[in-house]
Amino acid sequence: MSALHLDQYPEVGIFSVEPGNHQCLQEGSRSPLRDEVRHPCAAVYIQEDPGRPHHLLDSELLHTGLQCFAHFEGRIFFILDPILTEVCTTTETCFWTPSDSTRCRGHHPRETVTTLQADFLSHCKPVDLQPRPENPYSGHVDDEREYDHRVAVMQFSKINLPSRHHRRKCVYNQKTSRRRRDLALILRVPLQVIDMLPVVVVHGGAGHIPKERSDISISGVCAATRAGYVVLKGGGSSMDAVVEVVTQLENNPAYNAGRGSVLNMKGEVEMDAFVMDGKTLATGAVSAVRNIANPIQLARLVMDKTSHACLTAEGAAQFARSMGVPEVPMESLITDYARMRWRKNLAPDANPVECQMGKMGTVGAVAVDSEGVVACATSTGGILNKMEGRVGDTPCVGCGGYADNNSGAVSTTGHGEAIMKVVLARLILFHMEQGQSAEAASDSALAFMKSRVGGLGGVVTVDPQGNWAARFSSRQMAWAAAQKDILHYGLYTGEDFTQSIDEPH
Ligand SMILES: NC(=O)C[C@H](N)C(=O)O
Repeated sequence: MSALHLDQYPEVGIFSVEPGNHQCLQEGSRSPLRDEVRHPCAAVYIQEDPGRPHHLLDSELLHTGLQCFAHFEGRIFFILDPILTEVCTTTETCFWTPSDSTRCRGHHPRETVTTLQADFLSHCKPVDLQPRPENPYSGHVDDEREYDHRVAVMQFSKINLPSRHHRRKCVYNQKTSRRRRDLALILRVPLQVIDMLPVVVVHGGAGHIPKERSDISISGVCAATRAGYVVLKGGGSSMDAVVEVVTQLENNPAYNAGRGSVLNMKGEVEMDAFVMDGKTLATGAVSAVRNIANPIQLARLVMDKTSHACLTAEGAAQFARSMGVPEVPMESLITDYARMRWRKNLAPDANPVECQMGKMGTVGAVAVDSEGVVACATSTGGILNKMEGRVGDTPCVGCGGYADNNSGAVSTTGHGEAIMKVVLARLILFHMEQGQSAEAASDSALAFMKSRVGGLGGVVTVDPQGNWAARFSSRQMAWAAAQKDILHYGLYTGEDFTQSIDEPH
Protein backbone atom coordinates (compact mmCIF):
# COMPACT_ATOMS: atom_id res chain seq x y z
CA MET A 1 0.00 0.00 0.00
CA SER A 2 1.41 3.35 -0.89
CA ALA A 3 1.50 5.63 2.08
CA LEU A 4 0.07 9.07 2.08
CA HIS A 5 2.77 11.47 3.09
CA LEU A 6 1.04 13.83 5.41
CA ASP A 7 3.81 16.35 5.38
CA GLN A 8 3.03 17.07 1.76
CA TYR A 9 -0.40 18.26 2.74
CA PRO A 10 -0.12 21.06 5.23
CA GLU A 11 -3.87 21.21 5.53
CA VAL A 12 -4.18 17.63 6.60
CA GLY A 13 -2.91 16.88 10.00
CA ILE A 14 -3.37 15.91 13.54
CA PHE A 15 -4.57 18.44 15.97
CA SER A 16 -5.58 18.96 19.49
CA VAL A 17 -8.29 21.15 20.90
CA GLU A 18 -5.84 23.56 22.45
CA PRO A 19 -2.69 24.60 20.63
CA GLY A 20 0.19 22.65 22.05
CA ASN A 21 -1.99 20.00 23.65
CA HIS A 22 -1.09 16.73 22.03
CA GLN A 23 -3.04 14.56 24.33
CA CYS A 24 -5.51 13.50 21.75
CA LEU A 25 -2.82 11.98 19.64
CA GLN A 26 -2.35 8.32 19.72
CA GLU A 27 0.59 7.23 21.75
CA GLY A 28 3.47 6.39 19.54
CA SER A 29 1.95 8.07 16.54
CA ARG A 30 4.53 8.44 13.82
CA SER A 31 2.89 11.35 12.17
CA PRO A 32 5.26 13.93 10.78
CA LEU A 33 2.74 16.55 11.75
CA ARG A 34 2.73 15.60 15.35
CA ASP A 35 4.83 18.56 16.38
CA GLU A 36 3.14 21.00 14.12
CA VAL A 37 -0.05 21.34 16.02
CA ARG A 38 -0.58 24.98 16.61
CA HIS A 39 -4.15 25.93 15.96
CA PRO A 40 -7.47 24.71 17.13
CA CYS A 41 -8.64 22.73 14.18
CA ALA A 42 -11.51 20.93 12.64
CA ALA A 43 -12.04 17.23 12.46
CA VAL A 44 -13.72 15.84 9.45
CA TYR A 45 -15.77 12.75 9.17
CA ILE A 46 -16.19 11.26 5.78
CA GLN A 47 -19.21 9.24 5.06
CA GLU A 48 -19.01 6.57 2.46
CA ASP A 49 -20.27 7.24 -0.97
CA PRO A 50 -23.04 4.72 -1.64
CA GLY A 51 -21.96 4.35 -5.20
CA ARG A 52 -18.27 3.91 -4.76
CA PRO A 53 -15.84 1.78 -2.93
CA HIS A 54 -13.75 3.39 -0.33
CA HIS A 55 -10.10 2.83 -0.30
CA LEU A 56 -8.03 2.61 2.72
CA LEU A 57 -6.00 5.62 3.46
CA ASP A 58 -2.70 5.38 5.18
CA SER A 59 -3.45 3.41 8.29
CA GLU A 60 -1.70 5.97 10.40
CA LEU A 61 -4.17 8.55 9.34
CA LEU A 62 -6.96 6.20 10.22
CA HIS A 63 -5.52 5.78 13.63
CA THR A 64 -5.28 9.43 14.30
CA GLY A 65 -8.77 9.85 13.01
CA LEU A 66 -9.98 7.35 15.51
CA GLN A 67 -8.15 9.08 18.25
CA CYS A 68 -9.86 12.20 17.31
CA PHE A 69 -13.18 10.48 17.54
CA ALA A 70 -12.40 9.34 20.98
CA HIS A 71 -10.92 12.48 22.42
CA PHE A 72 -12.09 15.53 20.67
CA GLU A 73 -14.35 17.49 22.93
CA GLY A 74 -16.91 19.58 21.18
CA ARG A 75 -16.70 21.84 18.16
CA ILE A 76 -15.97 19.37 15.45
CA PHE A 77 -16.61 19.66 11.78
CA PHE A 78 -17.66 16.63 9.83
CA ILE A 79 -17.59 16.52 6.12
CA LEU A 80 -20.32 14.27 4.90
CA ASP A 81 -18.92 13.53 1.56
CA PRO A 82 -16.60 11.01 0.04
CA ILE A 83 -13.93 13.61 -0.34
CA LEU A 84 -11.61 11.12 1.22
CA THR A 85 -11.79 8.97 -1.82
CA GLU A 86 -9.77 11.66 -3.52
CA VAL A 87 -7.00 11.01 -1.14
CA CYS A 88 -7.51 7.33 -1.12
CA THR A 89 -7.03 6.75 -4.77
CA THR A 90 -3.33 6.82 -4.09
CA THR A 91 -3.72 3.55 -2.23
CA GLU A 92 -4.70 0.12 -3.36
CA THR A 93 -6.47 -1.44 -0.46
CA CYS A 94 -10.19 -1.65 -0.68
CA PHE A 95 -11.79 -0.42 2.46
CA TRP A 96 -15.49 -0.97 2.56
CA THR A 97 -18.48 -0.65 0.36
CA PRO A 98 -22.10 -0.95 1.34
CA SER A 99 -22.50 -3.80 -1.09
CA ASP A 100 -19.55 -5.60 0.37
CA SER A 101 -21.40 -6.54 3.50
CA THR A 102 -19.17 -9.47 4.23
CA ARG A 103 -16.58 -7.07 5.42
CA CYS A 104 -18.95 -5.62 7.95
CA ARG A 105 -19.67 -8.91 9.53
CA GLY A 106 -18.30 -10.22 12.72
CA HIS A 107 -16.21 -7.75 14.60
CA HIS A 108 -17.24 -4.63 12.86
CA PRO A 109 -19.52 -2.77 15.24
CA ARG A 110 -21.87 -1.54 12.63
CA GLU A 111 -24.49 -0.49 15.13
CA THR A 112 -21.91 1.37 17.09
CA VAL A 113 -20.93 3.36 14.10
CA THR A 114 -24.50 4.07 13.22
CA THR A 115 -25.33 5.14 16.74
CA LEU A 116 -22.34 7.37 16.95
CA GLN A 117 -23.15 8.86 13.66
CA ALA A 118 -26.74 9.58 14.62
CA ASP A 119 -25.60 11.04 17.87
CA PHE A 120 -23.10 13.28 16.14
CA LEU A 121 -25.54 14.41 13.57
CA SER A 122 -28.19 15.29 16.09
CA HIS A 123 -25.82 17.90 17.46
CA CYS A 124 -24.79 19.29 14.14
CA LYS A 125 -25.79 22.40 12.40
CA PRO A 126 -24.93 22.88 8.76
CA VAL A 127 -22.39 25.53 7.87
CA ASP A 128 -21.70 26.74 4.38
CA LEU A 129 -18.34 25.97 2.98
CA GLN A 130 -17.24 27.40 -0.30
CA PRO A 131 -16.26 24.88 -2.90
CA ARG A 132 -12.55 24.63 -2.81
CA PRO A 133 -10.91 26.41 -5.71
CA GLU A 134 -8.33 23.79 -6.25
CA ASN A 135 -8.10 20.26 -5.12
CA PRO A 136 -5.12 20.12 -2.79
CA TYR A 137 -4.64 16.51 -3.74
CA SER A 138 -4.94 17.13 -7.42
CA GLY A 139 -1.37 16.05 -7.98
CA HIS A 140 -2.54 12.55 -7.27
CA VAL A 141 -6.07 12.45 -8.52
CA ASP A 142 -7.52 13.99 -11.59
CA ASP A 143 -11.03 12.67 -11.84
CA GLU A 144 -12.44 13.53 -8.45
CA ARG A 145 -12.94 17.22 -8.54
CA GLU A 146 -16.69 16.96 -8.62
CA TYR A 147 -16.54 16.05 -4.99
CA ASP A 148 -15.42 19.49 -4.09
CA HIS A 149 -18.89 20.71 -4.75
CA ARG A 150 -20.53 18.15 -2.61
CA VAL A 151 -18.86 19.05 0.60
CA ALA A 152 -21.24 19.72 3.42
CA VAL A 153 -19.86 20.79 6.71
CA MET A 154 -21.47 20.32 10.03
CA GLN A 155 -20.47 22.22 13.09
CA PHE A 156 -21.13 20.69 16.45
CA SER A 157 -22.66 22.70 19.18
CA LYS A 158 -22.30 19.78 21.53
CA ILE A 159 -20.93 16.34 21.17
CA ASN A 160 -21.20 13.27 23.29
CA LEU A 161 -17.95 11.48 23.47
CA PRO A 162 -18.03 7.84 22.63
CA SER A 163 -18.14 5.63 25.65
CA ARG A 164 -15.11 3.65 26.70
CA HIS A 165 -16.76 0.67 25.17
CA HIS A 166 -17.04 2.40 21.85
CA ARG A 167 -13.52 3.54 22.11
CA ARG A 168 -12.28 0.06 22.64
CA LYS A 169 -14.17 -1.00 19.57
CA CYS A 170 -12.52 1.78 17.69
CA VAL A 171 -9.13 0.67 18.81
CA TYR A 172 -10.01 -2.76 17.66
CA ASN A 173 -10.95 -1.36 14.34
CA GLN A 174 -7.64 0.31 13.99
CA LYS A 175 -6.10 -3.08 13.84
CA THR A 176 -8.64 -4.37 11.39
CA SER A 177 -8.98 -1.25 9.44
CA ARG A 178 -10.18 -3.10 6.39
CA ARG A 179 -13.44 -3.50 8.20
CA ARG A 180 -13.79 0.03 9.33
CA ARG A 181 -16.54 1.94 7.80
CA ASP A 182 -16.07 5.39 9.17
CA LEU A 183 -12.99 7.37 8.46
CA ALA A 184 -11.89 10.51 10.10
CA LEU A 185 -9.64 12.86 8.28
CA ILE A 186 -8.37 15.78 10.24
CA LEU A 187 -7.88 19.14 8.68
CA ARG A 188 -5.92 21.97 10.13
CA VAL A 189 -8.70 24.45 9.68
CA PRO A 190 -9.33 26.87 12.49
CA LEU A 191 -12.87 26.48 13.69
CA GLN A 192 -14.05 30.00 13.09
CA VAL A 193 -12.82 29.91 9.53
CA ILE A 194 -16.06 28.68 8.09
CA ASP A 195 -18.06 31.77 8.95
CA MET A 196 -15.48 34.49 8.60
CA LEU A 197 -13.89 33.62 5.29
CA PRO A 198 -13.14 34.73 2.74
CA VAL A 199 -12.08 38.28 3.54
CA VAL A 200 -10.09 40.98 1.79
CA VAL A 201 -8.90 44.27 3.29
CA VAL A 202 -7.47 47.07 1.17
CA HIS A 203 -5.76 50.42 1.71
CA GLY A 204 -5.16 53.32 -0.61
CA GLY A 205 -2.32 54.88 1.37
CA ALA A 206 -1.93 56.60 4.70
CA GLY A 207 -1.46 60.32 4.78
CA HIS A 208 -3.30 63.55 4.33
CA ILE A 209 -5.73 63.28 1.50
CA PRO A 210 -6.86 66.64 0.11
CA LYS A 211 -10.59 67.13 0.50
CA GLU A 212 -11.31 67.21 -3.19
CA ARG A 213 -9.61 63.84 -3.62
CA SER A 214 -11.18 62.00 -0.71
CA ASP A 215 -14.21 60.75 -2.65
CA ILE A 216 -12.19 59.24 -5.46
CA SER A 217 -9.78 57.72 -2.96
CA ILE A 218 -12.61 55.96 -1.16
CA SER A 219 -14.53 54.87 -4.22
CA GLY A 220 -11.38 53.43 -5.78
CA VAL A 221 -10.56 51.24 -2.80
CA CYS A 222 -14.20 50.15 -2.52
CA ALA A 223 -14.31 49.11 -6.19
CA ALA A 224 -10.99 47.26 -5.93
CA THR A 225 -12.12 45.54 -2.74
CA ARG A 226 -15.26 44.33 -4.44
CA ALA A 227 -13.18 42.97 -7.30
CA GLY A 228 -10.94 41.12 -4.85
CA TYR A 229 -13.95 39.72 -3.06
CA VAL A 230 -15.42 38.45 -6.33
CA VAL A 231 -12.17 36.59 -6.95
CA LEU A 232 -12.34 35.01 -3.50
CA LYS A 233 -16.01 34.11 -3.74
CA GLY A 234 -15.34 32.53 -7.11
CA GLY A 235 -12.91 30.20 -5.41
CA GLY A 236 -9.76 32.17 -6.24
CA SER A 237 -6.77 32.16 -3.93
CA SER A 238 -5.90 34.99 -1.59
CA MET A 239 -2.88 35.66 -3.79
CA ASP A 240 -5.08 36.02 -6.88
CA ALA A 241 -7.34 38.36 -4.94
CA VAL A 242 -4.67 40.72 -3.60
CA VAL A 243 -2.93 40.92 -6.96
CA GLU A 244 -6.26 41.74 -8.63
CA VAL A 245 -7.00 44.46 -6.07
CA VAL A 246 -3.59 46.07 -6.35
CA THR A 247 -3.61 45.85 -10.15
CA GLN A 248 -6.86 47.80 -10.20
CA LEU A 249 -5.45 50.42 -7.89
CA GLU A 250 -2.26 50.70 -9.92
CA ASN A 251 -4.42 51.38 -12.96
CA ASN A 252 -6.34 54.04 -11.07
CA PRO A 253 -4.53 57.39 -11.35
CA ALA A 254 -5.85 58.50 -7.94
CA TYR A 255 -3.15 56.51 -6.14
CA ASN A 256 0.57 56.65 -5.76
CA ALA A 257 1.19 53.33 -7.52
CA GLY A 258 1.44 52.39 -11.17
CA ARG A 259 -0.23 55.21 -13.08
CA GLY A 260 -0.36 58.19 -10.71
CA SER A 261 2.92 57.40 -8.97
CA VAL A 262 4.79 60.30 -7.42
CA LEU A 263 7.88 61.57 -9.21
CA ASN A 264 11.46 61.38 -8.04
CA MET A 265 13.87 64.32 -8.00
CA LYS A 266 14.40 64.03 -11.73
CA GLY A 267 10.67 64.05 -12.40
CA GLU A 268 10.61 60.34 -13.23
CA VAL A 269 8.58 57.39 -11.99
CA GLU A 270 10.33 54.56 -10.15
CA MET A 271 8.11 52.01 -8.45
CA ASP A 272 8.37 49.27 -5.84
CA ALA A 273 6.01 46.31 -5.31
CA PHE A 274 5.80 43.22 -3.15
CA VAL A 275 3.74 40.04 -2.76
CA MET A 276 3.88 37.27 -0.19
CA ASP A 277 2.06 33.96 0.13
CA GLY A 278 1.30 32.89 3.70
CA LYS A 279 1.15 29.19 2.94
CA THR A 280 4.71 28.82 1.69
CA LEU A 281 6.24 32.15 2.75
CA ALA A 282 7.12 32.66 -0.91
CA THR A 283 7.86 36.30 -1.68
CA GLY A 284 8.35 38.32 -4.84
CA ALA A 285 9.35 41.93 -5.14
CA VAL A 286 10.57 44.52 -7.60
CA SER A 287 12.20 47.82 -6.76
CA ALA A 288 12.95 50.99 -8.70
CA VAL A 289 11.17 49.68 -11.81
CA ARG A 290 10.16 52.00 -14.62
CA ASN A 291 7.96 51.76 -17.69
CA ILE A 292 5.73 49.05 -16.29
CA ALA A 293 2.03 49.53 -15.79
CA ASN A 294 1.60 46.90 -13.09
CA PRO A 295 4.65 46.34 -10.93
CA ILE A 296 2.60 44.07 -8.67
CA GLN A 297 2.24 41.55 -11.47
CA LEU A 298 5.96 41.66 -12.08
CA ALA A 299 6.54 41.05 -8.36
CA ARG A 300 4.30 38.01 -8.60
CA LEU A 301 6.27 36.75 -11.58
CA VAL A 302 9.47 37.14 -9.56
CA MET A 303 7.87 34.95 -6.91
CA ASP A 304 6.49 32.39 -9.33
CA LYS A 305 9.20 32.22 -11.98
CA THR A 306 12.52 32.92 -10.32
CA SER A 307 14.42 31.57 -7.36
CA HIS A 308 14.90 35.11 -6.08
CA ALA A 309 12.93 37.32 -3.76
CA CYS A 310 13.56 40.72 -5.35
CA LEU A 311 14.73 42.12 -8.67
CA THR A 312 15.65 45.73 -9.11
CA ALA A 313 15.91 48.45 -11.75
CA GLU A 314 17.43 47.30 -15.06
CA GLY A 315 17.58 43.64 -14.03
CA ALA A 316 13.88 43.75 -13.24
CA ALA A 317 13.25 45.38 -16.62
CA GLN A 318 15.14 42.62 -18.41
CA PHE A 319 13.19 40.02 -16.53
CA ALA A 320 9.95 41.78 -17.44
CA ARG A 321 10.94 41.67 -21.11
CA SER A 322 11.79 38.00 -20.88
CA MET A 323 8.34 37.36 -19.41
CA GLY A 324 6.65 39.31 -22.20
CA VAL A 325 5.48 42.10 -19.87
CA PRO A 326 4.84 45.09 -22.11
CA GLU A 327 6.87 48.27 -21.62
CA VAL A 328 4.85 51.46 -21.38
CA PRO A 329 6.11 55.00 -21.93
CA MET A 330 6.88 56.73 -18.66
CA GLU A 331 4.60 59.58 -19.70
CA SER A 332 1.63 57.22 -19.52
CA LEU A 333 2.31 56.70 -15.82
CA ILE A 334 2.59 60.39 -14.98
CA THR A 335 -0.52 62.35 -14.12
CA ASP A 336 -0.91 66.13 -14.13
CA TYR A 337 -1.47 65.95 -10.41
CA ALA A 338 1.84 64.14 -9.83
CA ARG A 339 3.68 66.64 -11.99
CA MET A 340 2.03 69.56 -10.23
CA ARG A 341 3.07 68.21 -6.83
CA TRP A 342 6.59 67.59 -8.02
CA ARG A 343 6.93 71.17 -9.29
CA LYS A 344 5.41 72.54 -6.12
CA ASN A 345 7.89 70.67 -4.05
CA LEU A 346 10.79 72.07 -6.07
CA ALA A 347 9.68 75.65 -5.35
CA PRO A 348 12.04 77.47 -3.01
CA ASP A 349 9.28 78.13 -0.46
CA ALA A 350 8.02 74.51 -0.44
CA ASN A 351 7.44 72.79 2.86
CA PRO A 352 8.83 69.31 2.20
CA VAL A 353 6.99 67.69 5.09
CA GLU A 354 3.63 68.99 4.00
CA CYS A 355 4.31 67.99 0.42
CA GLN A 356 5.20 64.45 1.47
CA MET A 357 1.98 64.06 3.39
CA GLY A 358 -0.13 65.24 0.49
CA LYS A 359 1.07 62.60 -1.90
CA MET A 360 0.65 59.42 0.00
CA GLY A 361 -1.37 56.81 -1.74
CA THR A 362 0.59 53.62 -1.74
CA VAL A 363 -1.84 50.76 -2.26
CA GLY A 364 -2.03 47.38 -0.61
CA ALA A 365 -4.25 44.47 0.25
CA VAL A 366 -4.39 41.44 2.48
CA ALA A 367 -6.77 38.51 2.12
CA VAL A 368 -7.66 35.14 3.53
CA ASP A 369 -9.26 32.71 1.10
CA SER A 370 -11.75 29.96 1.84
CA GLU A 371 -8.86 27.58 2.43
CA GLY A 372 -7.53 29.80 5.20
CA VAL A 373 -4.48 30.85 3.19
CA VAL A 374 -3.36 34.43 3.75
CA ALA A 375 -1.56 36.70 1.29
CA CYS A 376 -0.49 40.32 0.96
CA ALA A 377 0.39 42.69 -1.85
CA THR A 378 1.72 46.27 -1.74
CA SER A 379 2.66 48.66 -4.53
CA THR A 380 3.98 52.23 -4.51
CA GLY A 381 5.63 55.03 -6.40
CA GLY A 382 7.54 55.74 -3.19
CA ILE A 383 7.92 59.21 -1.77
CA LEU A 384 7.82 62.48 -3.63
CA ASN A 385 11.11 63.90 -4.88
CA LYS A 386 13.02 60.88 -3.64
CA MET A 387 16.55 60.41 -4.86
CA GLU A 388 16.90 58.34 -7.97
CA GLY A 389 17.38 54.70 -6.96
CA ARG A 390 15.79 55.18 -3.54
CA VAL A 391 14.15 51.94 -2.44
CA GLY A 392 11.50 52.22 0.22
CA ASP A 393 9.91 49.81 2.62
CA THR A 394 7.45 48.31 0.15
CA PRO A 395 9.65 45.64 -1.50
CA CYS A 396 11.44 44.72 1.72
CA VAL A 397 10.17 41.53 3.34
CA GLY A 398 8.52 42.30 6.67
CA CYS A 399 8.40 46.05 6.02
CA GLY A 400 5.95 46.69 3.18
CA GLY A 401 4.13 43.49 4.01
CA TYR A 402 4.30 40.01 5.39
CA ALA A 403 2.08 36.93 5.19
CA ASP A 404 2.26 33.77 7.22
CA ASN A 405 -0.57 31.29 7.69
CA ASN A 406 0.58 30.79 11.26
CA SER A 407 -0.18 34.37 12.25
CA GLY A 408 -1.75 36.51 9.50
CA ALA A 409 -0.95 39.04 6.82
CA VAL A 410 -0.18 42.76 6.79
CA SER A 411 0.27 45.40 4.10
CA THR A 412 1.75 48.73 5.19
CA THR A 413 1.86 52.31 4.01
CA GLY A 414 3.52 55.42 5.38
CA HIS A 415 6.99 56.81 5.71
CA GLY A 416 9.12 54.04 4.28
CA GLU A 417 12.33 54.89 6.10
CA ALA A 418 10.48 54.75 9.44
CA ILE A 419 8.65 51.54 8.48
CA MET A 420 11.95 49.87 7.66
CA LYS A 421 13.48 50.85 10.98
CA VAL A 422 10.78 49.02 12.92
CA VAL A 423 10.06 46.29 10.31
CA LEU A 424 6.43 47.23 10.74
CA ALA A 425 4.55 44.34 9.10
CA ARG A 426 6.54 41.66 10.86
CA LEU A 427 6.32 43.57 14.15
CA ILE A 428 2.53 43.45 13.95
CA LEU A 429 2.54 39.71 13.33
CA PHE A 430 4.97 39.27 16.20
CA HIS A 431 2.47 40.99 18.49
CA MET A 432 -0.25 38.70 17.14
CA GLU A 433 1.90 35.66 17.81
CA GLN A 434 2.09 36.90 21.38
CA GLY A 435 -1.68 36.79 21.56
CA GLN A 436 -2.79 40.27 20.52
CA SER A 437 -5.71 40.75 18.14
CA ALA A 438 -5.11 42.06 14.62
CA GLU A 439 -6.38 45.46 15.73
CA ALA A 440 -4.41 45.71 18.98
CA ALA A 441 -1.24 44.46 17.30
CA SER A 442 -1.59 47.01 14.50
CA ASP A 443 -2.15 49.83 16.97
CA SER A 444 0.74 48.94 19.20
CA ALA A 445 3.18 48.61 16.31
CA LEU A 446 2.07 51.91 14.79
CA ALA A 447 2.35 53.59 18.20
CA PHE A 448 5.82 52.16 18.60
CA MET A 449 6.86 53.47 15.19
CA LYS A 450 5.59 56.92 16.10
CA SER A 451 7.24 57.07 19.49
CA ARG A 452 10.49 55.38 18.53
CA VAL A 453 11.29 56.93 15.16
CA GLY A 454 8.62 59.57 14.73
CA GLY A 455 7.06 57.79 11.73
CA LEU A 456 3.42 57.87 10.69
CA GLY A 457 1.72 55.22 8.65
CA GLY A 458 -1.15 52.82 8.24
CA VAL A 459 -1.77 49.11 7.86
CA VAL A 460 -4.34 46.53 6.88
CA THR A 461 -4.07 43.30 8.84
CA VAL A 462 -5.84 39.93 8.89
CA ASP A 463 -5.43 36.79 10.90
CA PRO A 464 -6.04 33.35 9.38
CA GLN A 465 -9.46 33.15 11.02
CA GLY A 466 -10.61 36.25 9.16
CA ASN A 467 -10.39 38.84 11.93
CA TRP A 468 -9.18 42.03 10.31
CA ALA A 469 -8.13 45.59 11.04
CA ALA A 470 -7.48 48.79 9.09
CA ARG A 471 -5.51 51.13 11.36
CA PHE A 472 -3.41 54.25 10.86
CA SER A 473 -1.55 56.90 12.81
CA SER A 474 -1.68 59.40 9.94
CA ARG A 475 -4.60 61.76 9.59
CA GLN A 476 -6.36 59.63 7.00
CA MET A 477 -6.18 56.36 5.18
CA ALA A 478 -8.67 55.29 2.55
CA TRP A 479 -9.48 51.67 3.28
CA ALA A 480 -12.17 49.07 2.60
CA ALA A 481 -12.84 45.48 3.60
CA ALA A 482 -15.21 42.80 2.32
CA GLN A 483 -16.46 39.94 4.43
CA LYS A 484 -19.75 38.03 4.66
CA ASP A 485 -21.04 40.01 1.67
CA ILE A 486 -20.66 43.28 3.55
CA LEU A 487 -18.40 46.09 2.40
CA HIS A 488 -16.79 48.17 5.17
CA TYR A 489 -14.93 51.38 4.43
CA GLY A 490 -13.59 54.54 6.00
CA LEU A 491 -11.18 57.43 5.68
CA TYR A 492 -10.83 59.08 9.10
CA THR A 493 -10.02 57.43 12.42
CA GLY A 494 -13.01 55.64 13.90
CA GLU A 495 -14.98 55.41 10.67
CA ASP A 496 -16.48 52.08 9.64
CA PHE A 497 -19.29 52.58 7.15
CA THR A 498 -20.97 49.48 5.85
CA GLN A 499 -23.11 48.54 2.91
CA SER A 500 -24.06 45.44 1.03
CA ILE A 501 -21.30 44.27 -1.26
CA ASP A 502 -23.60 44.54 -4.29
CA GLU A 503 -24.63 48.14 -3.71
CA PRO A 504 -22.69 50.52 -5.94
CA HIS A 505 -20.68 53.01 -3.90
N1 LIG B 1 3.03 56.33 0.61
C1 LIG B 1 3.74 55.37 1.06
O1 LIG B 1 3.25 54.50 1.71
C2 LIG B 1 5.18 55.43 0.73
C3 LIG B 1 5.94 54.15 0.84
N2 LIG B 1 5.74 53.49 2.10
C4 LIG B 1 7.40 54.45 0.68
O2 LIG B 1 7.99 55.01 1.55
O3 LIG B 1 7.92 54.14 -0.35
